[in-house]
Amino acid sequence: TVVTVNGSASHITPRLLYGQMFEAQLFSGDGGIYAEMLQNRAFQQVTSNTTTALYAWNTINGAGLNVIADPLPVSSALPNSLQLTIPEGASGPIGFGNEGYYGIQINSGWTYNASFYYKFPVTSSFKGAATIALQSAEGQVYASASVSLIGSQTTWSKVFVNLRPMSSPMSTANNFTVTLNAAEAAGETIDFAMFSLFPPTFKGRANGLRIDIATVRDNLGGSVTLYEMKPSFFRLPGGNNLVRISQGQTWATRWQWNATVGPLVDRPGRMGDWGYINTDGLGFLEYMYLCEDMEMEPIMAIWAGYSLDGESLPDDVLDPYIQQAIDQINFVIGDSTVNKYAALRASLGHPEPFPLTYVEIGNEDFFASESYIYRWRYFAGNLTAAFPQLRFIATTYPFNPILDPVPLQYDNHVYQTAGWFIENAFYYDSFERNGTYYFQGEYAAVSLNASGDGLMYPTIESSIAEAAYMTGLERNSDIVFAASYAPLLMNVANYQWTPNLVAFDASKVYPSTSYYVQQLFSANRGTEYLPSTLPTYNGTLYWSVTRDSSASTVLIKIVNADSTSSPMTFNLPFEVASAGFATVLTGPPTASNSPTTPDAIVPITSPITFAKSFNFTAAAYSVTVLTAQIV
Ligand SMILES: O=S(=O)(O)O[C@H]1C[C@H](O)[C@@H](O)[C@@H]1CO
Repeated sequence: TVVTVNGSASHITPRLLYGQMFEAQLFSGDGGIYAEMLQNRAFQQVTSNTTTALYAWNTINGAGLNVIADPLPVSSALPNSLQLTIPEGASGPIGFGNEGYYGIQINSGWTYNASFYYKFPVTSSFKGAATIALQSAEGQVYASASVSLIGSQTTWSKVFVNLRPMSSPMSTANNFTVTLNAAEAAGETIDFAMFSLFPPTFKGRANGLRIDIATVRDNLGGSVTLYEMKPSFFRLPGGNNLVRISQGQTWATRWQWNATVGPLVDRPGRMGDWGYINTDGLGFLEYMYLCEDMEMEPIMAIWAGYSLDGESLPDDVLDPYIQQAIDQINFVIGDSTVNKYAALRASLGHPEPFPLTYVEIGNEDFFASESYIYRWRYFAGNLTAAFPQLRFIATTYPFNPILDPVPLQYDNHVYQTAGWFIENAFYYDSFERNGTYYFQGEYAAVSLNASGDGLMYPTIESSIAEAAYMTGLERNSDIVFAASYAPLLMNVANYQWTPNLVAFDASKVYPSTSYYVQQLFSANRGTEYLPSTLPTYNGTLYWSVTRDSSASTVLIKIVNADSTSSPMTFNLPFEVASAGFATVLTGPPTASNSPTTPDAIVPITSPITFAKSFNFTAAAYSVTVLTAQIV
């Protein structure tokens, strides 16, 4: 195959071309990138006096343990407390433990910050020590500290301890425990609320992110942070978790930005639409800090009056929801000297606005196109008037139905077979250039054939198919302004969707082959697209050539979906230095990175020789990035 490259760029690479789609699903937030280690830490949204209310908690040495509806709750947002009753006649440590999110990593290099609130429901003469510990499921103690609990404390008192493990067990089958001396505390009843256990966080931010997920080790053992995938945007808060209202629930249980900001004790949490309770500890401001810390811009969605269980708000009751969206946007970009919600942002520590260009109106409203005709008109109409500098993204199919005002951006989602992505590498080539821009907000090869089962993890075959499609996104990035694989993160212990880009468990992270494809494309996107000989439609060999005009480099991405290697000749329009690099991701088509084969397939970089016209053989089943210095 001979590829002739044109020296004049057809278009610049859009600023936000590659990014990440995020929503609270698959325990990607709670139990994932949000660093809180204790599951069910505040008994949010559970029914008191039930055993299910105690999920993730366990009793130690026969203590009585019950979630109560506290007559004096720690806050109106957290009505439940954990009530501990110490029986008479017991001896030794007695109390309770939390098993974390399917495990707790104990690392002797870390200082853990633990805290909880306690009170005595009835005053008591008790004054004794509670031991806070990190211990194995078998009871081996790795770290402990003690606090004194005082029986006269009948109002809530918050206690903090630091925990420094003496060693690092391999296993994550560990517990966070609170115990008292059974003889000393016999007959006592003590209430607890709002527990928390934090490890060190990404960039040290309070209430922040799990470092080893925000930082994904690369194949050289270094640490390539997610943001060095160079993801330029972060889509939040969903996805279905924005719009779906779990069966039998009302509008009031939708995700609401204002219920997720402010002190953690004031956040009620909600039943997310992926079957588990969201603490909303990773709240709206935390999302903005995540973007800031990883140098990404939010592509932020607002709820637009539709719930996936099929209901749409009628057109005469939208005003309070439009106002809530206006307030949500002002929280991000408003002037804190004039706007109340921008002032709230300032009071929480961020007086400056966050960057924001794109706001998505709903999610996948092709499920409710009819009502979207008026919902879009009212939401986009009012929000455009309030924020003329922002760009609003519609979520129905492009131009179906016709919407007013005419959307300038649409969000396309596609979950398809690997074959579909190969066949559709030219998907956007035929789109009319009429001033409309496209966000490929969610895409992934989810199976290898239409009748086949879904993939658990991406495979080389599925990731290569995505790469072929992505060469088309680059060729058409004059109208494709952003693209993100979805979903981003998955806790291997509890997930509701596969495949996903990066899997993890309580102590390790497993970047998939598709993660490396995203990283290769995003970190080597260039600043302008150089047209070249077009690949064969529905063939097995695809490429994309870009130039980084600041670094003065040429970047050539090559995708070979064939089972045999493919010799190629590139004719460049300029001289290049002879010493360049090839980074190759390749392997057997069925190979995956997974917890059992964590680094089966990683990109390998090696030097190659370039010239104005040079030959390169694309390995079978490979994605390659060639980089050369233009001279
Ligand atoms: O069942 S789907 O509609 O395909 O769900 C998909 C689309 C939705 O935006 C996202 O939340 C989910 C996958 O992450």
